[in-house]
Amino acid sequence: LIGIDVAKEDNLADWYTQVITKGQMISYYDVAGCYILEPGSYAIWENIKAWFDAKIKTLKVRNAYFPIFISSDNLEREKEHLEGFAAEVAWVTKGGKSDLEKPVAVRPTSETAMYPHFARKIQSHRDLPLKLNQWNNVVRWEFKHPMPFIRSREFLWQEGHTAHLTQEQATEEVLQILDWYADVYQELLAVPVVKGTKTVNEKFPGADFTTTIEGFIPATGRGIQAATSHALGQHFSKMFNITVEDPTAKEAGKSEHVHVWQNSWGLTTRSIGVMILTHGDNRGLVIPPRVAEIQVVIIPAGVTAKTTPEAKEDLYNKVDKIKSDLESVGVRVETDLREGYSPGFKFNDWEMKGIPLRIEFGPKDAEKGQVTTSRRDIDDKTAARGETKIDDLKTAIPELLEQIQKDMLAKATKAYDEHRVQLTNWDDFVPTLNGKNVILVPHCEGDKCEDEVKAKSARTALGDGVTEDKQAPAMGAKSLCIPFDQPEGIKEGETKCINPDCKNFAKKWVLFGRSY
Ligand SMILES: O=C1CCCN[C@@H]1CCCn1cnc2ccccc2c1=O
Repeated sequence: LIGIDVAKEDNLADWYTQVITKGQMISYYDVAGCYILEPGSYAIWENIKAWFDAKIKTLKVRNAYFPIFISSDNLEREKEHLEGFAAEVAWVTKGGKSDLEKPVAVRPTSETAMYPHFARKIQSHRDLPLKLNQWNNVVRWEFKHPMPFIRSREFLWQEGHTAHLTQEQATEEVLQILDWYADVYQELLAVPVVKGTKTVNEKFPGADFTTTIEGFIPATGRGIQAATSHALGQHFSKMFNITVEDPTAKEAGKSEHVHVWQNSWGLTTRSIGVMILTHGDNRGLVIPPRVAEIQVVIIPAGVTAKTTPEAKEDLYNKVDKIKSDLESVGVRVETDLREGYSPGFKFNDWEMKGIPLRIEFGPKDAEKGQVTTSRRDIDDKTAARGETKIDDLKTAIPELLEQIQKDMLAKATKAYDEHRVQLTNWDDFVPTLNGKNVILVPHCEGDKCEDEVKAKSARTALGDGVTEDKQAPAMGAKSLCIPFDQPEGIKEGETKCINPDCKNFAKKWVLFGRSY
């Protein structure tokens, strides 16, 4: 196992492949678009899952499990819902040698598996609210270039599906879930996100409105959808006829049936890929302490052929004591006592795996009653190092891990803020986009206008006078979201839409960017 031998800034694709394989997150598999999640990445998914599952349980969401197969009758219940997605549906057409009478779909998402059941389960308003979640896998037979964690034909996620008596209850939940999604990224993965609403073009056709958190990959300057929380309104309850007696109508002498108000919300293993792309460097993975399977690795130093067995024994005993001290305050620790490997080799090995903090401990440290620490998140080797008194370990190391977590989020937030550029002049749009930025502009919110912005910002024709290699073709800018956090400056009926060919006035600041 040698180190990473391609620089992130030189070739992101090759860098990413080396970082996730040599960091033992992913192994490749012989079905295109499918990958093995090694224990290193599955442990991160488990930490995300533990945190988010505890949160939704405070809302009394219960986990359930629905079949992976969906009948074509159910899947195709509503053409509008399926439009645009049909090409991604994987079908089972044979059992052994015999053809299936009616092919069944492999779930790409579970609305159409769950909602016929909801219709049976929900008869009275007393059955509301119904709140189910699944931690499962879904299959989408994508044809776009696959990328481990970011775009694969099978991925893990959670999908929450709830039904409420009133629109207010539903809306409150949609926003609470989105806040928790933002917390998963910012508090656990140290990845900044922008909260917002999807435009008409980008929202889920089966939803009243889609709320989203949008991430950013500085290395490519592209936005990335990080999670979504949909207010489905009554679309699906009308499609699947999920109604209840309206309890308030009784008093008014009317006994009317109301369609329930539904939400669906999802976060996927793409979150792990965003974390890797955000924090990884030219030595490999950098894992935020809050989700790291191993937070600290202790590596004995100064053991040479001249070290007497007693001295080695004494050193290893002290290392074990340091380990148990840290474990006693909840730190996840490993020791690397492997014989026959130099400390330098071990440092490189654990750096590739992105362990947030290394503790070196040799006879000199033992004499001084201290350990030497080395933070993984700081590139400069000298700045990364520190000393901690052995007596202070139980407080100093947890504090240091928290500091690393905070600093990782601050660094990534600075990069996102510097590359999220607010513009009002169209002439700056494409150059800024080509400068690896996402762009916040006044926009009319028209879907046709949005399509025009995308077309105008695609780089197909070679820019004038620029050599071919610099002007690789690039997709146009899509709208990423209408940020909840709206800057000042748009005057209703006065501020023009950014698109010079659009006659309409701007309604909101809309975030645009090339995206995954
Ligand atoms: O995002 C979420 C969050 C979790 C629950 N589902 C919603 C909406 C999924 C939208 N979607 C996305 N890809 C699809 C692919 C094939 C068929 C249907 C679909 C489809 O409905």
